[in-house]
Amino acid sequence: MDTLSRLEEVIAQRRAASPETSYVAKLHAKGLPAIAQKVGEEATEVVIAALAGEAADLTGEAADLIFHLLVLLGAKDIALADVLAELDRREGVSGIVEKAARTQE
Ligand SMILES: N=c1c2ncn([C@@H]3O[C@H](COP(=O)(O)OP(=O)(O)OP(=O)(O)O)[C@@H](O)[C@H]3O)c2ncn1[C@@H]1O[C@H](COP(=O)(O)O)[C@@H](O)[C@H]1O
Repeated sequence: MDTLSRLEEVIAQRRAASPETSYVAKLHAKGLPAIAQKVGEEATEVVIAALAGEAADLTGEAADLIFHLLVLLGAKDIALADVLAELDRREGVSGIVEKAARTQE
């Protein structure tokens, strides 16, 4: 199992934990708006790190963003597999467009 899938599973398990011992449970106890707001904050921190930080800052902020996005997806009952399938679908679409462009050359 890959890293993101493992993290998705851990997040799903930790939702039922005590908010006192689990950050995931603490976020869920605050509700969907707080989880969504957290994704927005982490995205802003990614932008700041990309424009004004070191590479290590961006790595850390990107990890925070991906983690919080997985928490948000879980809260909305959207599986990571669905997001990956959408990316695969787009790859397929862009492959078809590229192929069509090549045959017109
Ligand atoms: N990957 C992460 C992860 N990344 C970031 N964070 C937490 O996200 C928070 C973000 O930090 P911030 O400074 O932005 O926020 P904060 O001030 O600490 O908290 P709030 O403002 O949101 O209250 C920190 O508390 C980090 O510990 C994470 N917390 C948990 N995980 C994973 O989730 C698993 C389950 O965690 P628990 O639910 O705590 O058991 C862990 O085993 C990890 O694998």
